[in-house]
Formats: sequence, C-alpha cells, structure tokens
Amino acid sequence: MAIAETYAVNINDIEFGYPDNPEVSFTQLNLKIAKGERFGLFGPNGAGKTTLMNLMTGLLKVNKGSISLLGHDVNKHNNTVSKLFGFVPQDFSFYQELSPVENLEFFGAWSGLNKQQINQRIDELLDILGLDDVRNKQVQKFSGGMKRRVNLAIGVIHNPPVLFLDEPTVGVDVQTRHAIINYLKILNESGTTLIYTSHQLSEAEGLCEQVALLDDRKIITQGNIHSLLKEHQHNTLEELFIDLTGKEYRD
Ligand SMILES: Nc1ncnc2c1ncn2[C@@H]1O[C@H](COP(=O)(O)OP(=O)(O)OP(=O)(O)O)[C@@H](O)[C@H]1O
Repeated sequence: MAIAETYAVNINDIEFGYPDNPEVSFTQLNLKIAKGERFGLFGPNGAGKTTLMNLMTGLLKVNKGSISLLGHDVNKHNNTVSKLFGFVPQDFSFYQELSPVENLEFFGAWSGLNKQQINQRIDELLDILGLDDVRNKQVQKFSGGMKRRVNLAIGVIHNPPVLFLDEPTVGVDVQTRHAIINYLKILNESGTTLIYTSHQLSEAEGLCEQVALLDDRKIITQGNIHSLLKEHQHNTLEELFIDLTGKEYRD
C-alpha cells in the first residue's frame, strides 16, 4: 500500500548559486513543510526568500540535493508538479492589456482546465475577490489592490493543493489586505497548503502557524510561531526577527 505523502515540500541538503553571482549561495539547506500548513518564510532584503521560492517551484534548479513537492521531485516531474502548485509572484504576472476574464481564460487553459471549469472558476473567483464589476475592463487601468487580487486569482485558478505567495499584499490598502488574508485562510481551511513570504510581520502573525527565518541564505530558526516566541521570550514576530537578524542593513 502506498504511504500518503506527509510533506507539501521536502528540501534535502540543497546547494544553489547564481552562475553570475557565486558569492550568493545556499549550502546544505534543509526544510520540511507539512501538508495543510500555513507556512511563512521571512528574512531581511536579500536573505534569499524569492530565490528559495523559485527553487521550490522548479523555476530555478538546485546544483545538489533535491526538492520534492507532495512527493514529486520538482526538477524531474515537471508536468505532474506544475498541476500541484500555484504561484502568486511578487511582480504582476498577467497581461495588462487584457481584462480579468481574458487573463483567467488564458491561464486557466494553460493549467489544463476545460472551458466549463474555467468559466465556473472565473465566476467564483471574481465574486470572492470583489472583481465582478470590472470583469471585462482592461487590467492596466486598475488600482494596485485590484491588480494584486487579479494576480492572486490567476495563481489559484486551477485549485492547486499547494500555493506559493511571494509578498502577496505589498502596496495594498487595509481593505484589500484583509480580503486577501481572509481568502487565504478559507483556502487553507479547505486543505490548501500556504507557503508565503512577506515583510509585513504583523500580518504574517495573523496568518502563519509555522515560520522559518532566513538570513544570508541560511535558515537561522524555524518552528511553530507561538513556541518560538515563548522560547525567545518575545511578544511579536517583529521583536523575534530583530533579535535574531540584528539591525544592520543587508543591502
Ligand atoms: N537572477 C539573479 N542573479 C544573480 N543574483 C541574484 C538574482 N536574483 C537574486 N540574486 C541575489 O540573490 C540574493 C537573494 O535575493 P532574493 O531576491 O532571493 O532575496 P529576498 O530575500 O527575496 O529579498 P527581498 O526581501 O528584497 O525580496 C540577493 O543578494 C540578490 O542580489
């Protein structure tokens, strides 16, 4: 009998360096993220959060070691793996000249959904994310908050079991922040594993159960957020972050 995979992500002893920037490298990095978790990856600018996320989704390839997503090696099973995750990147990943509907039709088809599934998901997502009234308007005319919501809708169009989010609320107002975080919690309650980075540590405290702090391409601590705060005798994630990463600029 097959054993059900426990980990959404399992990073084993990886090494990675950008060919044109060899002093920036990951060595012997290990990390396990259990299925169903709300996981936050935090660290100063340049710590390596985006790089690690790009490695976890197979956009970048490790030099040594392995990364598996729900038991599948991200560098070996691309077709299977691409259906297992959604990615909401820091930069907007849609066509500005198209409407939300046209963007979602394009990305829905790209993820292998049929026309009926796409139409159903478009109606659901535009309603949940408050974009129904502007469904046929060009995205380039949208506010920053509306564009962030379109970016999120694209990342979840195919109902992925694992969702990566790289600073999904950067530059948005309080209303959009609440809408996005609440939607992420609903997704998680229905079983989606969330893997999220942000510099908004108070927002992160309300969302994440498990966290890892990254500094200088190394994981300096990881665990349950409440246990870490207790262990280090801090009240907030920001206090813990400053305590463990210091106050000096990194860039
Ligand atoms: N394509 C690239 N080529 C070479 N070096 C890169 C590349 N992308 C990032 N780096 C370097 O890798 C390091 C980690 O960058 P990364 O963007 O992963 O950090 P981050 O923790 O996400 O930072 P931020 O919080 O500013 O988004 C930085 O020193 C950066 O300059």
